[in-house]
Amino acid sequence: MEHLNQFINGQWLSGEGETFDSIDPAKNVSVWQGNSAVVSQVDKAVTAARESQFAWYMSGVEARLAIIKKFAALLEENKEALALVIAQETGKPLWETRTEIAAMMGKAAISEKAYFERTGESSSELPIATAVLRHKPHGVVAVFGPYNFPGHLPNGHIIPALIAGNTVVLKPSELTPYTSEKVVQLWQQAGLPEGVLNLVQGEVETGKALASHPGIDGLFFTGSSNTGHVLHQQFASQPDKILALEMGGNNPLVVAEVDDVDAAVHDIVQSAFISAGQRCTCARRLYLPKTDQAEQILSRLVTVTKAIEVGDYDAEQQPFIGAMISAKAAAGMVAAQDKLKALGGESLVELEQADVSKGFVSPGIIEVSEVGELPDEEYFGPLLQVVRYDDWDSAIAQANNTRYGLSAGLLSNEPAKWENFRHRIRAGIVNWNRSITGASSAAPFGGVGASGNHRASAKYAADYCAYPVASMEGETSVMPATLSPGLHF
Ligand SMILES: NC(=O)C1=CN([C@@H]2O[C@H](COP(=O)(O)OP(=O)(O)OC[C@H]3O[C@@H](n4cnc5c(N)ncnc54)[C@H](O)[C@@H]3O)[C@@H](O)[C@H]2O)C=CC1
Ligand SMILES: O=C(O)CCC(=O)N[C@@H](CCC(=O)O)C(=O)O
Repeated sequence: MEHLNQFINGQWLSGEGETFDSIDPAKNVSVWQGNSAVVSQVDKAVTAARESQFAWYMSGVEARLAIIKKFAALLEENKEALALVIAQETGKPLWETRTEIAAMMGKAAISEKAYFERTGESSSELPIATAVLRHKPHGVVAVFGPYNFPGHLPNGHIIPALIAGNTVVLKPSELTPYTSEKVVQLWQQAGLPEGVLNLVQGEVETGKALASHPGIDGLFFTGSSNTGHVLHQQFASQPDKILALEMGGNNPLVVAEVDDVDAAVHDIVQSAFISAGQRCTCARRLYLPKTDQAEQILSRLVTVTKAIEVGDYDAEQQPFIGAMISAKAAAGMVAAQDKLKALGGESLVELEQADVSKGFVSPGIIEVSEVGELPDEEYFGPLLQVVRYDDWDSAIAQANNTRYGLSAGLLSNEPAKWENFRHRIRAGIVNWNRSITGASSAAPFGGVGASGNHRASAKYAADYCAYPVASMEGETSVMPATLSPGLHF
């Protein structure tokens, strides 16, 4: 049966391009099948977004917020069903996909507050006029989402964009089309006017058609650094368009002397292995001093990692981690481990993919202190690289030795070390004695270097969703008391 998987101008349509499937990586079955949107369908979506934009903006922020609140209420009503869809598509355990829905619901109130705080209206009286600052939406924006949080991360662009008065064309990851379809159905139910949010599903060609469409005013992207760099080049000669890039990281976690070994190990595990290592903020590199306590930390870390439960998203006794997004991604992590071993790495806990038809891997730890040139790659899975350091300065230098700059952390009981660390480390999320995953939506979220283009998201998404308009106002024209030289009235 034809699957109506594109949502264009308030109508559900089937794609006219190639067929693609969403595969449940835990059970190796297809949970969704549809066709990609072709160029002409992407064009219709952008046109619909353009035609509805001014009326959406002019409806006023209170009317827009009413629909957004209705959407949040519908998420609450449908949270179990949606949590299951995300689990089926991504392999993430249900306990975790429920937290993803909670983050989506929380986004509405956080973005409302941020809209008024960051892009509200203000005025001041000057001798010659009233100076007023207001903000206006860019117009039509394209939103691109990754597969690891198929609900929460596109939502983190869509809600602030809609509040500001933009209209949206969403292109989700081709690995997670089912989630977006369900989410957009809720938007429709919430009463969003036709054309305000359009969904174009498909593989890379659909993405290219949308990103290169001359009718968009901006593009908000969360995904890999490679794709983000391609988009940045594509936008290089278009200064009139706003581009917000949230990309990956090769994130360091530095350990010094700590008070509680188990608490530190817990922070390391949460940082490295949550979501099967598929968070952009996950710790990829762990720096340990050459001390007796660090040996204890590593030994506990190895023991706890070996005991991590990996299993089905719907298992009655929930595992800590489920399958990775695909069998291919899991095999990619085995290949990454092999590469590090070939460079001189020594496996402390082997990352293993027992069944090559599924996305499950056991988390791994590899000591890479003897590797001369550690690849500056984001291995997007549960593989933690361990490096021993001789002194503090070399720990900081090695931690900073990356082109990325998304997240970084310090585990240490010395406030002076934290002061030093936070000044010297180069990243957008820098934590002390806390896991480096699980960033708050109420704070800005973004990285430097190859991790972003200085358009932080979460709270600061409000900033890239609107542009400032400064006005000097007076109710009538007035003759100045003193004329400029050379003027005669
Ligand atoms: N900094 C952040 O906020 C976050 C970053 N990420 C990063 O996302 C990555 C994982 O997500 P993926 O889905 O693999 O990212 P991806 O870059 O492969 O895909 C993201 C989106 O871009 C589209 N796309 C791919 N190539 C394109 C092209 N040439 N033109 C236009 N569109 C194109 C895809 O279809 C998808 O919709 C990781 O690198 C992770 O670190 C994930 C979550 C948060
Ligand atoms: O955008 C927000 O609302 C906050 C950012 C956020 O949720 N970050 C999460 C997941 C992002 C990722 O790694 O894919 C986190 O920091 O764990």
